[in-house]
Amino acid sequence: MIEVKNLVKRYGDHLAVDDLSFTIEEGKIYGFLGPNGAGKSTTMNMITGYIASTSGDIFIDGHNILEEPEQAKKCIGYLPEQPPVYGDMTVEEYLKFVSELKKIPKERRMSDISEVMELVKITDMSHRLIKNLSKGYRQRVGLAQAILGYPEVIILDEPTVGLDPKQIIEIRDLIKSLKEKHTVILSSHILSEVSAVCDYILIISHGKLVASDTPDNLSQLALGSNTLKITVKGTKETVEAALKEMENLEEYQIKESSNETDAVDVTIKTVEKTDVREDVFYKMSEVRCPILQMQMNQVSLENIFLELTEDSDKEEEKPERKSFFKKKREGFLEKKELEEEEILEKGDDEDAGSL
Ligand SMILES: Nc1ncnc2c1ncn2[C@@H]1O[C@H](COP(=O)(O)OP(=O)(O)OP(=O)(O)O)[C@@H](O)[C@H]1O
Repeated sequence: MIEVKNLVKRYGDHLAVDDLSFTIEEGKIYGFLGPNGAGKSTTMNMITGYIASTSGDIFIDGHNILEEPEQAKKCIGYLPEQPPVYGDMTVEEYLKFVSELKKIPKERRMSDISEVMELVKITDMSHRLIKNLSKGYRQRVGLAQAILGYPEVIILDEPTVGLDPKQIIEIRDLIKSLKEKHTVILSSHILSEVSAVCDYILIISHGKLVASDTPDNLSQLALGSNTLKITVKGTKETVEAALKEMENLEEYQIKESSNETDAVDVTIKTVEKTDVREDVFYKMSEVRCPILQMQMNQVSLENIFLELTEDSDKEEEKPERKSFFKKKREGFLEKKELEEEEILEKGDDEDAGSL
């Protein structure tokens, strides 16, 4: 549906978007996640044709946004960070104005407007001046103008910024309901927002794509660095012998317990994507060493996001402290490079074949 290839945007000396490539498939909700200044709005503005790229290509349903802007833009409804609404118009007047701009056939305009107002639940406000609406309702009007004409792709830049918790839930539900008929891309710097509504997450930092996967797979990534802490009644030797017989333990440390007598504190690092709590329970019971305490330190999606988007300067300062996720990120980028090389090679082979 959307293909972004090697997209670059420079503002003078500042590189805001740095060689971004990704594909958006039909009928899913994509979350564009990154801290402030990561380049989300700049990318969205390029996809929607608001600003030109420095280099790279964007294809919307096969149409290049710069070469065939009209056909490409027809497929997109856009809600920028600041909703483009006019305070002195009523909701209905404004939506009529937008429907004219979008060249919706005259005979369909009023029925489309009524439908969209119904969808975003602003029918009761249709004769109110936009300037007298609350921020939440104004956002709904912005959403209505993006949906009007039923474009295939709807792009929403920080759609819930500045809304209260109730309005946030309502707008999120609305976004989820759009998936039935549209492909949705939304940008946010709030991880919980993106993981609550999106099927796929693209994380960007300093204008670069640092990870892209389903929320579940990103959470699985977090599982990789789980550590389990247990306090067990028994001797170091017995516990160690029992742990040696177990699978899926990457490493463990055993020391005399600081809180309990005749007991040891054990820190276990597990193999990626495994949860060994039950196995540990049964093993310790087998060797008659009762577990007095067990605690799993699970790394959250939040941690992954923070690590992946952390200032890259700091990373260079302390290369020896390169974390699990940074290694994962490098793995992800290497894999992407390999895939790109394979595609290029395949292309070369096909070209050679056609000669
Ligand atoms: N018109 C502009 N001229 C110069 N620099 C710009 C311009 N627009 C954006 N930038 C810079 O480009 C970088 C990316 O900005 P962008 O607005 O795309 O980030 P963002 O991820 O959307 O952040 P936010 O969530 O704060 O809007 C930032 O460093 C910003 O200061």
